[in-house]
Amino acid sequence: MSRQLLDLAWPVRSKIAMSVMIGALITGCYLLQGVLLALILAALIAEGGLAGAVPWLFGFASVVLIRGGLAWLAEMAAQATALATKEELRRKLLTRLIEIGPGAAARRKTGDLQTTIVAGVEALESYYSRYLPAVFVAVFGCLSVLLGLAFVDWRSALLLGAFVAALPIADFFWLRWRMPKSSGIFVAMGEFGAYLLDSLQGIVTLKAFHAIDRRRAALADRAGDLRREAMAALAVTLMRTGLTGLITLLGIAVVLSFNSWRVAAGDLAPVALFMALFLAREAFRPLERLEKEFHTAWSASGAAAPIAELLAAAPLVSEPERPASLPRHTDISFESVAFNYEDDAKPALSSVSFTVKENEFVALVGPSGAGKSTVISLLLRLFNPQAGVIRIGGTNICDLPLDTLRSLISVVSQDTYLFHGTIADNLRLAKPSATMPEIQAAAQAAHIDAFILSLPKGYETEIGERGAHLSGGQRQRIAIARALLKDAPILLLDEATSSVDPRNEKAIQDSLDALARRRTTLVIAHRLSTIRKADRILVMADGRIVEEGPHDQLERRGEHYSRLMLAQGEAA
Ligand SMILES: Nc1ncnc2c1ncn2[C@@H]1O[C@H](COP(=O)(O)OP(=O)(O)OP(=O)(O)O)[C@@H](O)[C@H]1O
Repeated sequence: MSRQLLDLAWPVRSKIAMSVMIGALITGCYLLQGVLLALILAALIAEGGLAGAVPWLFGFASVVLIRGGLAWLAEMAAQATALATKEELRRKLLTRLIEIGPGAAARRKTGDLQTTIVAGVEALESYYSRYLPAVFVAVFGCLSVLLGLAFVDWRSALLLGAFVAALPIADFFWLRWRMPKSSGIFVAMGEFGAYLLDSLQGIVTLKAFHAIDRRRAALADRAGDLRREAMAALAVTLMRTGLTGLITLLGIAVVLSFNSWRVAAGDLAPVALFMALFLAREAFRPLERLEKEFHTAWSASGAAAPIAELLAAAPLVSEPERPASLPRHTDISFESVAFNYEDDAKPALSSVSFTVKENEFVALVGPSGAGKSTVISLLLRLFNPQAGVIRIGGTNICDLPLDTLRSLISVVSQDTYLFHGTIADNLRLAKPSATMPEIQAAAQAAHIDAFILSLPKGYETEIGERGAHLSGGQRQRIAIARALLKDAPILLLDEATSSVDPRNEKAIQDSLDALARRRTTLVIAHRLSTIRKADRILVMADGRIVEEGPHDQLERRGEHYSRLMLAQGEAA
């Protein structure tokens, strides 16, 4: 039993204790049944008729009824533990995922996270609701049956005890010798899940590149790995069931033969023979139940590590110990900021310094990989810079509570996420209290209102996962409306008009310009035509700011910016 698994059980300990208590009562019933059966048989043989056995028969029937009721209670208790475990673990895991933040979560594969939170938690659920109570009941049950038998005949108890003890010992060595690690199956399951999810999300790209067959073959390989891992475990488990059955039968047969011989020799009363026979059967029953739950424990041991690892994961950014108050203005300044995504990777930003004054409109341009998106990620504090300071209104953003920081900023990114739900729900994400006229005003400003109203259900139209039923341009205009609705004083636009059709581009550009006029705005634009009006343009290359100034000035200088313009002209 691993320490991790026990630690995770702590919140549901009272429910597990309840299951153990009910399990112990059930074992007590079986014990009593064994004794009563022996007494019934002894009475029948001694008196040759039913009369003497009647009280025992009534007793036996009552115990069977009580055991039935207890079995129902045990099932209810197991379900209650299972549900409580799932609820508690998933709540903890999701809270943790939110705490570690999007930066750290993005470093993990979505499919792996899904396997941990869905399949991993399912595996632990049965561990706590069934396996753990079964362990306690096995220990308690075996000991009490052996003790009970010792009162009747200590020799039988001793002999039986040897077989009962042999079972877990044999099991332990067999499993150590043969059993594959359960983490193997979880790794294979995670790989398969991640690959499947990746394939589903990228299905359009796969089709476009005729890569479906290659992907299918790779997916089949991963499914094969998963099947092999599962079969290896199943083979060992099935042989183990045979081993357990052999020891159980052998134990009962030896006790029975030994006692029959003693009865024949006149050393033992027949009633003691019957009791030894029935109690021998009962001594193994809790162990058999434990054996049935073995697979649960094995799966859980593989699931516990990734769950514990996720729960222990340190957030990449933390809340300030002494939070600063809301900055009075929204000047942004980067002071010698340096950042690496990975320790050994090439720096994404090296000594970047710039300022954006309140209500200024500044554009960030540069070739792909220059570090533009990283600037935005750092400003949103998805990561902390390794060196330098980022300030808003003179306050280090590390001193601002994360909610405060993010309430100051609206983002329209390249990768707009729209959730399952209605268009109105997606817009309200920015402002849950928004009224319908407010929502409509934002949609009008983003030039998406007319399109929404042309849909049969208007604002109540459902959009699919990742906005699957909308075009790229429509999605982006909804994202712009969402940002307008948030009405934050800082606006970050990452390629805000990249997928808008030319007919609407000018209109959106005008509304963004109007929006930006009242806000501190930082725009990443790949098409330089869209940022000619910017107050200033920062040109980035290789993680540094290499040029800075208004469009005309930079154009005249004939260096980095002009080269970018030239490249765009050539590309067009
Ligand atoms: N999540 C990440 N993990 C590791 N490296 C990353 C990550 N995101 C970006 N990088 C690296 O950091 C550098 C800067 O990337 P960034 O995305 O900021 O560039 P960019 O100028 O926004 O590029 P683009 O215009 O293509 O979006 C690149 O070398 C990139 O490979």
